[in-house]
Amino acid sequence: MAKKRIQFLINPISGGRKKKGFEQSARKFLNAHLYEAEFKVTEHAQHASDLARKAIKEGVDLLVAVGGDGTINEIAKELLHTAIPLAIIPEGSGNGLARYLQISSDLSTAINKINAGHVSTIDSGLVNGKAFFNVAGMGFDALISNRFAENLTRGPVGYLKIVLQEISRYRPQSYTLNIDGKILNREAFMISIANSPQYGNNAYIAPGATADDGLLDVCIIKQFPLLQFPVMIYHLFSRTAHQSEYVEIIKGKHIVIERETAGPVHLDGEPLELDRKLTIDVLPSSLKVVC
Ligand SMILES: Nc1ncnc2c1ncn2[C@@H]1O[C@H](COP(=O)(O)OP(=O)(O)OP(=O)(O)O)[C@@H](O)[C@H]1O
Repeated sequence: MAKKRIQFLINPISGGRKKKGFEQSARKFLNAHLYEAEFKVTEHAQHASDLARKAIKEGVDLLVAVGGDGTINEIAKELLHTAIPLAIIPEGSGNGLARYLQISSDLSTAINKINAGHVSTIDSGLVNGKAFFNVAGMGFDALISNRFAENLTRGPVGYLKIVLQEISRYRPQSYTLNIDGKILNREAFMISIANSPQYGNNAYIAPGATADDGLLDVCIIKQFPLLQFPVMIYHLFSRTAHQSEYVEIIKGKHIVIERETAGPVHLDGEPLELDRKLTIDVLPSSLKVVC
């Protein structure tokens, strides 16, 4: 049987680890009878997308994201609606999608999953035509992603530091949401759109979300008193966000959100600026993943 062509795309900054020696370690565990492997290191943001497009053109059979949700996003958006699966070696700060898919952060265990080669199909989402696979968001959520992207300290400590710096001065915004025809007007601290349940680090914003149900979970977080912040954190980590009086979660397929102004949004933790009006759609069964 011909060997499958597998390419590892390694993000050298994700999770704050350089990953020197990654190729050597991965080759130790990868089944060389099954796979002919190539390893590429990304040199800048969006480079993983460029490399993925090139590999697809050259007939790769499997692409591996070695990084976090941002790296996965860059590669997976190129794989949408193709028959080529994405595999993940969780090397990010939060690893939200990998955790949901139960991909171990132990390298030999994660590579053994690739050797086993079991493929599932998951949904993805589009915000104004741009893909996300884990969680997208606006409001406080997007502001924090913006600040986190500029930050040198990756990981939960760096994240928490920024949250604490910004939370007391943030003011909620007005939103009009149309979720599959149901209109809601809300003042919100933030709105997250979840394809899978957690941001990463086991912080569950949408405990009931599943990435293969053809639905997105719209999570509206209302302004809460600052004293309630520890309780909100408790809800996130105990998978009980839906039980908070400040959280409303509604499932939908086609969502239109009108904000006060154009501004920041994040897709899988990666910040960008989008229009005031956001049109969000689910793309059911659009990505194949090894898990
Ligand atoms: N060589 C590089 N130099 C600088 N940035 C890079 C490079 N290669 C990739 N990137 C960028 O690194 C960013 C962070 O990647 P990623 O999201 O995978 O890691 P993370 O934020 O640590 O993890 P997670 O998203 O799981 O919390 C992405 O925006 C990606 O575009």
